[in-house]
Amino acid sequence: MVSTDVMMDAVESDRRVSPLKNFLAGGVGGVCLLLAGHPLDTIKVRLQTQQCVVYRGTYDCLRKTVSKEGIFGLYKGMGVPLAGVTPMMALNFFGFGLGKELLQSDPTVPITNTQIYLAGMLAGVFTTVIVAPGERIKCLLQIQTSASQLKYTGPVDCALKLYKEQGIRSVYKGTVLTLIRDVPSNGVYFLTYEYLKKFLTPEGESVHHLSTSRVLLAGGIAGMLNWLIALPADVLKSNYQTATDKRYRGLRDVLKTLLREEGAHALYKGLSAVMLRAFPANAACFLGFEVALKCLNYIAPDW
Ligand SMILES: CC(=O)O[C@H](CC(=O)[O-])C[N+](C)(C)C
Repeated sequence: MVSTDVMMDAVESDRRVSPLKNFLAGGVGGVCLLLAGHPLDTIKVRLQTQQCVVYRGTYDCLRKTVSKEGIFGLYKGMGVPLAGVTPMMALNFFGFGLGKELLQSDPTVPITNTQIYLAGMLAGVFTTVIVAPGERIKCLLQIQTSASQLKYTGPVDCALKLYKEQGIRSVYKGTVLTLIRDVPSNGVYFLTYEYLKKFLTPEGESVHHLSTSRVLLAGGIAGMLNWLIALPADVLKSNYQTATDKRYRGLRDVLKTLLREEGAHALYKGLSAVMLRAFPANAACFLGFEVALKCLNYIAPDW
């Protein structure tokens, strides 16, 4: 079992983490997040965007996808996140670190929960530049269920077709909904993680020496709370980004149409798939981040 305690105490302190280390360790966290979470993300998007009842729930969608398309059906659309999630999470942890620096003028005074929340929100703004087009392409690829419906052969083909057909606006379709989804939830994400880390640290011990299982627990719960806040906007975003241009007259129309056609519970479509994915994916992400940070501190303590 990997332990986050394995590196020397000497490299641990409360001094600020350099932006470069946050960026690199965040990238490692992103890779871990993707490997642990993508199969359930595919199920989530399929459940959220089905126009008639094809899948009765998470397990039904998993079973049908694997029997029709094989295990790789669950990894459809992974090209974009693979290229996008590493810089996205790198930017996320970088933005969070930067936000903390900007808000906490005196590093010797403990950072407040409000400052942590605002720093997390700032990181959510940073990541939208990458997340909005990435999600547009990923969702379009994920809803292609059979070879006969294949409009796009892969992420690059999809990006090029969107750009050729309607320009950069089409590639960035859904940016406002991505901001609505990610800015407040990202604040909750980091606030929960930091709060739980402190809460789970035994008295008299340092938060930097938290056991692997506690880092996993804090990260997993942070991921679940993040999604509890983000899911309604995520449902609207996935529907908007995968719809033909004529289906909705604007963002408000996405909400009105969804409420009219499917009722309020549609805003929490795919909840069990989301929660099933959120815990392991984000537990893996934060553990990857913490281990990478310790390695970087060990290799280059003075950076
Ligand atoms: C909404 C979202 O994408 O959440 C990210 C983690 C995940 O489960 O994919 C985390 N966050 C955007 C908060 C960095």
